[in-house]
Amino acid sequence: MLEQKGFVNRNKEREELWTADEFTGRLRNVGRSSYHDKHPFHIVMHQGNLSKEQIRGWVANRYYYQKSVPIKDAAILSNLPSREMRREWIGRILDHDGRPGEDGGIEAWLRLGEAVGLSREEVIREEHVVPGVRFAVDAYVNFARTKPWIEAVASSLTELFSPDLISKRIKVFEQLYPWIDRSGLDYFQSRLTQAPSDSDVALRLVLTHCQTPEAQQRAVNALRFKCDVLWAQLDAIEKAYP
Ligand SMILES: O=C(O)c1cc(C(=O)O)c2c(n1)C(=O)C(=O)c1cc(C(=O)O)[nH]c1-2
Repeated sequence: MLEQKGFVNRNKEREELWTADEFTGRLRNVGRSSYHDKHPFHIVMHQGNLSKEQIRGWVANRYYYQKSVPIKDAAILSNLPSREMRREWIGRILDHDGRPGEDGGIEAWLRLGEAVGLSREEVIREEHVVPGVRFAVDAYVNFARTKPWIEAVASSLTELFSPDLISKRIKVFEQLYPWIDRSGLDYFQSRLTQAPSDSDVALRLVLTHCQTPEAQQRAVNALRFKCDVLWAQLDAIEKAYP
């Protein structure tokens, strides 16, 4: 009887909207439980215990994520319903691909590759990219192409959590991996300003446009999905570089 009652409760549709604060709290909880800062590969990285091979493997594989992010954002852009929204979103593509006279994030990532001892060519040829990374990243791009735009926007909200991780990574690389040329860290520096402004825009859209309990839940689920994308990449990298 009790079990049955529990079952009924668990499956009861939520009737009330979360307030903006409650909703934001739910989204932040996803990061607290599932963001990739807690992945064992990052833990070992932060202890300074990754080998040169492992760092190189991570950089070469993460290139596939970096080059796919603007493609993902172009997919979202194509589904955004208003001119104002598209004007806000388009800068994300340029952050990665570069503006006239500016290199952009993908170029900065290639310089990180050089700083850890990889040639640009081997990174661009994707010769080290393992299947699990490819599948995870492709799933993210596919999600952005095929899901309602607001869910795709919600899936980008891992950027609420990335600045803490990236600022820690900058310190760790400087202090514990002195063999990495400092000039390679520019990419991470620029994310420290880009990510908070990206996530402000995305969070405002999600809070404004998810106006039913179901829509709010779908946004939380989209963010969980994205955490899985990031986690699965590190699982695959960890396995490839033991
Ligand atoms: O290094 C990281 O841990 C990390 C995490 C994330 C993230 O949380 O999604 C992004 C990035 N980096 C990043 O560099 C980046 O450009 C980026 C774009 C996005 C996105 O979903 O639109 N996430 C991230």
